[in-house]
Amino acid sequence: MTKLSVNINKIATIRNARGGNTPNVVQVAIDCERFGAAGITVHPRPDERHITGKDVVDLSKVVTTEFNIEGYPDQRFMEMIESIRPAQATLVPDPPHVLTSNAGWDTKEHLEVLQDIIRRIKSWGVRTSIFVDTDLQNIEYAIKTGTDRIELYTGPYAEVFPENPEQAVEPFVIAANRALELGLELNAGHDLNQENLRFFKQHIPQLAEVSIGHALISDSIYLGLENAIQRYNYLLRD
Ligand SMILES: CC(=O)[C@@H](O)[C@H](O)COP(=O)(O)O
Ligand SMILES: NCC(=O)COP(=O)(O)O
Repeated sequence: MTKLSVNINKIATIRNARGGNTPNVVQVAIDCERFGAAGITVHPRPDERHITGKDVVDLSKVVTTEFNIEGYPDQRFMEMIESIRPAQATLVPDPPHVLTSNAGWDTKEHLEVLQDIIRRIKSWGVRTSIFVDTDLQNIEYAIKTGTDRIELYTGPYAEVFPENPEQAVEPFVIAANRALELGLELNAGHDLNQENLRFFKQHIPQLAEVSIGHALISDSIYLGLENAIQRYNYLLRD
């Protein structure tokens, strides 16, 4: 079964737009779980454009499914992970002011740094995942980092899918099969949506987790949050 982890960054984006506490990020997380989310994902960026450090602390007290914290493993992030000890930490090579995540790790170039960071995070009892693209060298070196999982960066898949679904998914199937051969567990995320998710799941049925935020929260404007989560869970059915 593939777990749906709802990324609630964009709930915090709306809240921050007016400076109050509406929508209430903590209550939305509680409701997402009640509606069927198997996890809550946040990406507390250094500029706090959406999820803040306080949100992370507040959410850690209420999330009862799997709490997944994403981010670049700088000192701030590592102190957060050590303090909160979420179910999973997902390492993303984002520069501080990037508009959104747009690349995976060069796991060969950053092997030693990732090995040390992953060793520390795992010593805190936290599962690790690292954000990677489908380049097979990155997959091969990912296992050398000691990470539990990789998260396939699906932005390129979403970009090509509308024109050519088979062409879009092919590199991901190859990369996923290699990762599984190496003993890595598979997550996936970025720009997955109602149109492209089922095809991806059908071609990579061994996915442990997908984290979806932007499209799901946008869909909830029309569908409602409960219907949106139920729709995405239906698309992930085995
Ligand atoms: C790592 C990734 O692809 C997303 O989880 C990321 O959290 C999106 O960040 P924004 O919500 O800031 O676009
Ligand atoms: N790791 C991907 C994620 O958490 C959500 O990405 P998106 O659905 O907001 O593009």
